[in-house]
Amino acid sequence: MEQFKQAARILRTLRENGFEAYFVGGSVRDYLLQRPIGDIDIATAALPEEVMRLFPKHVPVGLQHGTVVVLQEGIPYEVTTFRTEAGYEDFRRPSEVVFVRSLTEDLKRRDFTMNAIAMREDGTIVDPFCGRQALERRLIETVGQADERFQEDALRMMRGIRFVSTLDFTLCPRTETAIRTHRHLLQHIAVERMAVEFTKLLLGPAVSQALQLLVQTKLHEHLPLLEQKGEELLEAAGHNWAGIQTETEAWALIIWMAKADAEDVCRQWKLPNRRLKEILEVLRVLQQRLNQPLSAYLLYQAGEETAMMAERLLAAVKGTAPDAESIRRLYKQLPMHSRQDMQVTGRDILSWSDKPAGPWVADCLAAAEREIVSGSLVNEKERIKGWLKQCNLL
Ligand SMILES: Nc1ccn([C@@H]2O[C@H](COP(=O)(O)OP(=O)(O)OP(=O)(O)O)[C@@H](O)[C@H]2O)c(=O)n1
Ligand SMILES: [Mg+2]
Repeated sequence: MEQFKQAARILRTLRENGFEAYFVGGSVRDYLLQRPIGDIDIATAALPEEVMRLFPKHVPVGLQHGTVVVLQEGIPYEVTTFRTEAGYEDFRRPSEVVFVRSLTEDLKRRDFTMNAIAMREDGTIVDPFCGRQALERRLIETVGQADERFQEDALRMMRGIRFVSTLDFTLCPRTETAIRTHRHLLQHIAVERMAVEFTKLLLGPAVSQALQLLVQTKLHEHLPLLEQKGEELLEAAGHNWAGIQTETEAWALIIWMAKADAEDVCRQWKLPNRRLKEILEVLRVLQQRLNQPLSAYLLYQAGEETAMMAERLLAAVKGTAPDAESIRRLYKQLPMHSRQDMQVTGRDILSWSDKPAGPWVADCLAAAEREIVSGSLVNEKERIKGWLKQCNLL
């Protein structure tokens, strides 16, 4: 409630100036579920110009949609004028919004009843679509006709299944049927928006149910590179995802299970390059770990964090318990953690030999590095020199 108290000042200012204003959306839902709340969204009868006039510290981020970001003590709040959406085009978010002065009109065009609850600053609730009842029953049901809601914004179908995963709720049968019927509309949705929902889905506590639902509703037929992976997704649903912690692990696991190409997946889903790099790295370590125990050298190369991620993936794939503690211990005990820790440089090696500079220097460094990390060579200048000589590498 502490977060709402801060934001309540915005509601009060609006109300004192004659405009209705409420907390709405995910923060109210999560508050009622006693879950940690994310961003606080505010809906008001005030028009964007009126909001901007009342709050000098603002950012006009989405004026065409009626949204003004109001900054208060450095925290941004999205303040959106009550609106209903007219002129839907291409089953995406509307190109045109119509501002209305009634809260109910606004709530009526929201996706699910649990997301269509409004709260005043004193904690009283306005809930014309019985969202609280849905929360009690742990049910995801659309506001009004599911067909209309999904035609307005087809991403809502993904959101529905994402909430199954993150909240461990059930889709009400009408909503599930409507997803099956309208699944093809997903093709109109920008892949970036789908990726946001899919990532949240993969990281939710009920990811197995959600993956099964994706296949049952055939919504997976419209997910890039997973269109024909129903069997694999169902198999993935059978694994234990409980240990999976990061976005990289989640994507790596689904790519692994779908026997898909990581680069293709990241390109088609427009995931950032940084993510692809991490996925490739963690899959490489996983591949090795499937056949061999974690060696000091593999741990050194991978780094602690990647090795940890691979360990959790291995646990999910094999159904074993991840052993974070021994990895942490092994990592601490490594004789060195990076090239910088090595007691010789390329310059040293050159000075010990008559040979001209060339790729052989890097080979020497790499060979000594592997030997040190594996514990068979002490990381001291003279020892390293002796070892290189002994191996005829100088
Ligand atoms: N396609 C969408 C997206 C959002 N909303 C409405 O806008 C609110 C805020 O949207 P958003 O922040 O994207 O989702 P949340 O429901 O808040 O979920 P999260 O907790 O993940 O932010 C939702 O609760 C819902 O009322 C909607 O009706 N249709
Ligand atoms: Mg939100």
